[in-house]
Amino acid sequence: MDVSEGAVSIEVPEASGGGEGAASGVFFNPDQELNRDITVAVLRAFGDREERAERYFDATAASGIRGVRAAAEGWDVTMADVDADAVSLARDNLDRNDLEGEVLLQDANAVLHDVDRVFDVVDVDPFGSPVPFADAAFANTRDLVCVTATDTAPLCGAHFESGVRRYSAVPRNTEDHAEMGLRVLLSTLARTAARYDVGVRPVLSHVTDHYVRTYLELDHRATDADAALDELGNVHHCPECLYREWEYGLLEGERQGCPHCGGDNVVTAGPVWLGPAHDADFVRDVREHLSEEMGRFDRARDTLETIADELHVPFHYNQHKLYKRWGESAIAMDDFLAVLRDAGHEASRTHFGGTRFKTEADVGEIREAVLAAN
Ligand SMILES: C[S@@+](CC[C@H](N)C(=O)[O-])C[C@H]1O[C@@H](n2cnc3c(N)ncnc32)[C@H](O)[C@@H]1O
Ligand SMILES: [Zn+2]
Repeated sequence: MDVSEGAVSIEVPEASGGGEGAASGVFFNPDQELNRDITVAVLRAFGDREERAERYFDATAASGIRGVRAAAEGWDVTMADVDADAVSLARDNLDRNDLEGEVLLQDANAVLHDVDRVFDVVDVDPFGSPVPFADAAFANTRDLVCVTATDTAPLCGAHFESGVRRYSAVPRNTEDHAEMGLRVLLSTLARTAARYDVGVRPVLSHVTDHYVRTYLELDHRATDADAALDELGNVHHCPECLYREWEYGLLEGERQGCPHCGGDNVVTAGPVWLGPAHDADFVRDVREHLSEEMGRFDRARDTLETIADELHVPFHYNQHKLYKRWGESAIAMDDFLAVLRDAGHEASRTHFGGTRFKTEADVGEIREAVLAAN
C-alpha cells in the first residue's frame, strides 16, 4: 500500500496499516505521523542553526519512513534494522523517492559503537522502551538525540515494577501521569548520558497519543553532565487534596504527611527531571519550520504553540479535578488562568490536555485566588 507523508511517498505492507503491533509485515504506524512531522521540522530548525550537522542515523528504521523523510530534507542518512524485510523495504523506499542513503542490516547498538562512524543526530524510535539503545546513543552522538518511548504504563507508574526495573526510578501513577512519564524518561536519559560525561538539554518534548517524544541536545563536558544531574529530584504528591511539592537533589526522602490537608497518603516519585523539558525559542523555531504539506500540520502547530508557552513547572494540575473537590463547576480555562494571574501567580495552559494547567501556586494559593475572584 502506498503512503504519502510530507514530501515523500513510500510503500508499506498492507498488514501493518492497522497500527502498532500489527501481526505480520514490517512495522508502520500511521498514527505516528504527528511525531514524524515534528521530527522533520526539528531537523530543519536544528540544521539551520547547526550548519555542520548533516549526518542523521535512523537507528530503528522499519519501513524507513523517518530516514526517507530526513533524506528528502538533505540530511546524509544512515538507517538500521535487524529485520531483513525492513532493510529491503527501507532501501526500496529511498529508491522510490530518488534519494541517497545507506540502510544496514545490523543492530543499532553495533552501528553506534562502530568507531568509523560518527552521527550528528541519532533517532531512536523503537518498540516500547528506548533504554536498550540509550547507552550507545549518548556515547556516540555529537549533537542531538531524538527518543520515542511507547511504554507509557511503566514510565508513568501504572506498571510500577517494570517502571522501576527499566528506568531505575520510582514512578508514581499520579493524576498528572503523562508528565510523570516524561520526567521519569528524561531522568533516566540524563543519568545514562552522564555516565559518558555527556550533558543533556531537552529542547522539545511532547506526550501525545500514548507515546513520549523528546529531543535532547548534547554537551560533551563532564561539567555539563553534572549540570544535567542537578536538574533531578523528587516530586511529592497528595492524592487527597492534589497538593504537590518538589525538591532538587538525589538524596531527599519521602514525606510523612501532606502539609496542605494533613492526609497521610503522600506519594513520592523520583528521581525525576525537574528542569525545563523544552526551550521555548527552539520550539517556536520548530513551529516556523512546519510546512502545510504535512499531514498533521494543524495539530503539530497547535501542540508546539502550547508547549512554547508552557511554564517550566515540573507537574501540572487538572482544573476539573480541583473544582470537583471544591464542589463547584469549572470555568473556562482562559478565565481561570486570568484569575490566577490577577492574584499574582504565573499560569499557563499545557499540551497535556485542555483542562490542565501549570502554575507555581500551590493548591492553597489556587483556592484563595478563586475565592477572591468569586
Ligand atoms: C517501532 S519500529 C520503528 C518505526 C519507524 N521508526 C517509524 O517511524 O515508522 C521499531 C523497529 O526497530 C527494529 N529493531 C528492533 N531491535 C532493533 C535493534 N537492536 N537494532 C535496530 N533495529 C531494531 C524492529 O525490527 C522495528 O522495525
Ligand atoms: Zn493533601
